[in-house]
Order: sequence, then C-alpha cells, then structure tokens
Amino acid sequence: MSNFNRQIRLTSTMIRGLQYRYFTTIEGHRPTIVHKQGLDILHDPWFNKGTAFSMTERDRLELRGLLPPNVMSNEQQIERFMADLKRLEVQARDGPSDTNSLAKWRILNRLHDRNETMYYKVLIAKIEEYAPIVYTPTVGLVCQKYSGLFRRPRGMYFSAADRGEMMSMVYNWPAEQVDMIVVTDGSRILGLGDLGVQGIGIAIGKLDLYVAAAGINPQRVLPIMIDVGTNNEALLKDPLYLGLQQHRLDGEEYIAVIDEFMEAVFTRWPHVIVQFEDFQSKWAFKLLQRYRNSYRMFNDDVQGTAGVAIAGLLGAVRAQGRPMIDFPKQKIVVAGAGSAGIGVLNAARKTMARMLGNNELAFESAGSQFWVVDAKGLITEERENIDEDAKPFAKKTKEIGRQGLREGASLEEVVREVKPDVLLGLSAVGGLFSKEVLEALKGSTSTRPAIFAMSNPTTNAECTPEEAFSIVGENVIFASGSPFADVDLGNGHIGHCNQGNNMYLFPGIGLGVLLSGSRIVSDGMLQAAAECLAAYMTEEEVLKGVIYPSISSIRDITKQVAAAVITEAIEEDLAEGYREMDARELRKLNKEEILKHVEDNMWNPEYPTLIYKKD
Ligand SMILES: NC(=O)c1ccc[n+]([C@@H]2O[C@H](COP(=O)([O-])OP(=O)(O)OC[C@H]3O[C@@H](n4cnc5c(N)ncnc54)[C@H](O)[C@@H]3O)[C@@H](O)[C@H]2O)c1
Ligand SMILES: O=C(O)C[C@H](O)C(=O)O
Ligand SMILES: [Mg+2]
Repeated sequence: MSNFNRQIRLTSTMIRGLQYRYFTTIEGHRPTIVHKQGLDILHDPWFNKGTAFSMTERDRLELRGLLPPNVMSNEQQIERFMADLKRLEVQARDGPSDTNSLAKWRILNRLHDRNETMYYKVLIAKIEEYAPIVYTPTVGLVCQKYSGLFRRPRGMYFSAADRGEMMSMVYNWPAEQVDMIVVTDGSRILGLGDLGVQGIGIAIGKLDLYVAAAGINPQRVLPIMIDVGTNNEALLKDPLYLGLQQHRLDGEEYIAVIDEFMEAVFTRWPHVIVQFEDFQSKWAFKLLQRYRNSYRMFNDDVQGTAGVAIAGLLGAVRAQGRPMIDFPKQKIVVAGAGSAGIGVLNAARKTMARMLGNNELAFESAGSQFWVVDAKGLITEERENIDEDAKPFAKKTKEIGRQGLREGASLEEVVREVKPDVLLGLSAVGGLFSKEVLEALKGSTSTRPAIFAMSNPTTNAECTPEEAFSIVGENVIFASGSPFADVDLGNGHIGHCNQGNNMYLFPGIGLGVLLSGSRIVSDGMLQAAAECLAAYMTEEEVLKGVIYPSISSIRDITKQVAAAVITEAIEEDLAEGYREMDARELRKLNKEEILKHVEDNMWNPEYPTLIYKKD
C-alpha cells in the first residue's frame, strides 16, 4: 500500500471514529421518543431502566408508585445484580434446601412474569409442592433477599416521600378494577422482624394464594408496600437496599400516611377489600380499630390467625373424644402476646364465653382459662407498663399464688404448674418449646395434649413435630405454622403434622366479603369462617389427630368458607350483592345455590380466545 493510500485510509478511519464519537455523544443526550407509559415501559426490555428511573422521569412517564422508592445509579444496579449472582455460590454452602427453594422461587417467578395463566395452572395443580415456595417458608427468605432478587416490579409502592401524591399515583395502576389488595408496611414480616420495603414479597405471596385458592382474578389483585422507612439497621446501611433509607415514621405522621393511602385506594376502587398483613402489633390493633367500621378491611394476622387457631383448638377438644362444648374447660398456655397471640386469646375467650351462656359472668370465667407468657415471662397484674391489649389476660396475683406461680414466671414453670391441655406458640422464637418445656407438658391433665408451634417461617417454629412426639408422647396433637412432614413413629404409626396457618381462612374471608358485597368485615362473618373450618374435618380424621385439612383441598375449603361468610353477611343484613347478584337475589339463594354462586365466580386458569379490537 502506498503512503498516500495509507494516509487516506488512516484519515477516513479517524473521521469515522470522530463521527462515531460525535454522534454517540449527541445520541446519548437526544431523548428517545416512546409511545408508552407506566407498566408498558417497565415491561419493555428496550426502554426499561428499572430502579434507575429518576423521580422526574417517573412522574413524566406515570411510573410513580410502580417501583421501589430508592433511585439507583446504573453502577448500583449492576452491583446489586452481581451481588445476587454471587450469593447463589455462597448459598450453595449454606445447605441444599435454601438454594433449591430459592432457585425454584426464581423459576416460578419468571413464569409468573411471562404467563400468569400457566403460572396459576402449575400452582393450583401442585399446590402442596409449591405453596411452600411462593408462600411460607420460602417467601420469608425471598423477603430477606428481596433487594437482590428484585427484577420486574409487581404491585405498587407508596412511600413516605409520596405524601400528598397518593390520590393521583393510584391511577398509575393499569387495572380499572381491583378486588383484593394485600398491604404491608414491612415492619414484622413473618417472625423475621422489620424487613422494610422488602416485605412486598409477603403481599405477593398472600395474593398468589388468593388466586390459587379463592379464584380471585389475577388481573384484579394488587400487592402494596407502604414504605415509611425501616428501623432495621443493616438495611439502613446497605447501599443496595431498595427502600427509603430513613427511620420509620411514627405517631401522627405514620397514621397520616396510612390514612392517605386508604383514602386513595378506596376512592379509585370503592369495592376493593384491603387485607392488612404483617404490621407490627403496635400498629396492627390501632389501625384495625381505626378502619374496620368504615372500610372493607381486615387484619389477617389478628383476625385470620384467630379463626384458624379457634378451629384447631376445637379440633383438639374433639380429638380427645370430647364434644366441642367442653372447650371452656381447656387450660391454655399461650407463648407470645403480639398481634397474633392477642388476636387468638380474644377470639378464644369470646368463643368460650358464648358456650357458657354469653353473659358477663361467662366472659369473666372464660378469662381464667388462659395463661399468657411473653418475653418477660408470665403476665400478671403486677406487670409494669403492661400493654393495653394484654391487660385483660393478666393473671391475678392471688390466683397464681395459689398455683405456685408469680409475675414473670418462666414458660417451663407455667407449664409444669398449670398442666395445660394446650400449649400454643406465637412468639416468633424458634425452639422456645425446649426439651424442658416439653418434658413439663408430659404432666398435662389432658388425655391428648395439643401443641401449636405456630410461628413462621420453619426456623421460628417453637418446636418440631419430631420433638413433640418423641418427648411428650405419640398421643399428642401437633400443628405448626409452616409445613413439616409427618413423623414416622417407628412402630407402624405416623405422627400427623397439621399446618395451622391463616391460609385456610383469609382467601375464603376475602372471597366471601367480595361476593356478599358487605361494606365491612364483621366479627360474625369471621366467626362463621372459623366455625366452617372447624366443621370441615370429620370425626374420624380428628380422632386420628388430623385437625386441619390437607392443603391439596384448599380450593374446596375456601369455597365453603366463602359461602359461610356470605350466609352470615345475609343474616346480619350486611350483604349488598356483587355485580348482577344484588342483595335481593342473594337473599333468595339456598345453601347449595350459594355454594354454586361462589364456585361460578371463581377464576380458573384457562386460556381465553383473544380477539383484536382497536380502542
Ligand atoms: N401460623 C399462622 O397462621 C400465623 C399467623 C400470624 C402470625 N404468625 C407468627 O406468629 C409470630 C408472632 O407474630 P406477632 O405478630 O404476634 O409478633 P409480635 O412481634 O407482635 O409478638 C411476638 C410476641 O412474642 C413474645 N416473645 C418474645 N420472646 C418470647 C419468649 N422467649 N417467650 C415467650 N414469648 C416471647 C413477645 O413478647 C411478643 O409478645 C410470627 O412468627 C408470625 O410468623 C403465625
Ligand atoms: O404468612 C404466614 O405464613 C402466616 C402469617 O400471616 C404470618 O405472619 O406468619
Ligand atoms: Mg402474616
């Protein structure tokens, strides 16, 4: 090649390089015109920037509320992705179950993102296998790692930084109709504590069950995270955390955010049902009292759990070969006086009082059947700064003196002295029912003592079924919040492990409230749901120690529970009807017709025929 030619070639390469640099620079600043907004952008891999959308861009593109509130740089995004990728290797060393279950969750989650019908078909067909992945216990692990696992957004985020904006933001959600919202503030996710914005995972998991068990249309469910900050110091320091990095709002400021949220969602969807989930007990009761008479809402941890526990407690009475009406004679020790424990105590006391004649005396006398132990031991009237909600269950000094007990007595002492029929744990403390506590329970005056280790996830269970059967005896009734396998007792007998989880009630409560059209969720409707679950088990099953149904029949249980809720709403004159079935039509239905009405309104995962039509 001549020098001249070489020169020409060099020059043209330089020009091309310059041109390239010139144009890319310009191109980088030139806006890209998009003909989409909202979720359509987030679902488009060409335009999506995920958590890196700036706040102004989020407003411009109607994305506000559709992403976690923390705006990330591109570098942070890549770092977060790499950290997650590496975590897989780390987890491989932590033991096989976590890695496997998380890997299964990821695969299911990807299916959820690309084909909802197929996802729910799989979930419904294999609910026994996959509920432990999309729901407790794996959902707990997912929430703990959510900042790393986050890919495509699902649901809405309302944050403390959105005050004054919620009423308009709520219109960024694309669905015109929403039937069911599950909302959390992430302050007490399962027994894992404050997980901040990462708690959105629990709302998603609960709504998966709403679709799979209750047949709520997946286009009409909405998981919501209210991010008011977090008091989890590790998350506050984590540069890759997706939520607001500030301490939680409290007091009036906190209430103002929740009020604004409630007003916004009920303005856009006046018929929606809002399930409060995993709020720390400090707020769970207050918010329930604040909203339950004016909004269609309930708290799953307080009210759903109470109903499931009542059904199980009545089952335990039947398992002793006694009639349910003997329930008020049961001595019950409860470990844990938080939102779940107090919810169960209040409902159990009311149920006993009703059986005893439903008057003040009955209510008083029912109260003496419970001993409540929290982190500071047995709760008595001597307890300093006693929680208002626990006060009605504080033991009288004189009474427990006679029993050889005192303020702050340990769980082991209480069990040894009281010799209870039932030991129920909602403490979030794994292994709390230690060898010593279980040994003490051997002195129970019951022919079949019952153990409810209800805390979630699995590692927080107060004891395992193996421990219960091997220490207390083969005759014991056992239930746990997260699933455990039945125990081979080695003599040809099987120790049955029941799952005592609010999943047996909340889907049916939600579906029943929806179809009844009731404006509120009354105590009577919740009671009807619990009684329906209690009656679901046959005498034969109960005598074998099977006090809760198998999860494989959850769709049928949910249908029955929903029908019971509707029937009660009609009885209490609260039913206003839903769609073409108005209150008058509803009232005309008999038991079978109500069940059929419920079934006809349950969504099934079948592909519809699609037809294109211009707007
Ligand atoms: N199975 C279910 O359906 C179901 C439903 C709701 C909640 N839960 C589980 O219940 C647990 C508690 O939930 P919560 O909302 O009530 O939580 P919470 O934090 O409000 O209450 C926990 C309670 O346990 C007490 N506690 C702590 N350490 C204790 C100890 N060593 N001995 C006795 N008590 C102790 C605390 O003092 C507190 O009263 C969680 O693990 C949650 O997953 C299970
Ligand atoms: O989520 C569950 O599995 C049950 C319950 O709502 C809980 O908070 O533990
Ligand atoms: Mg919960």
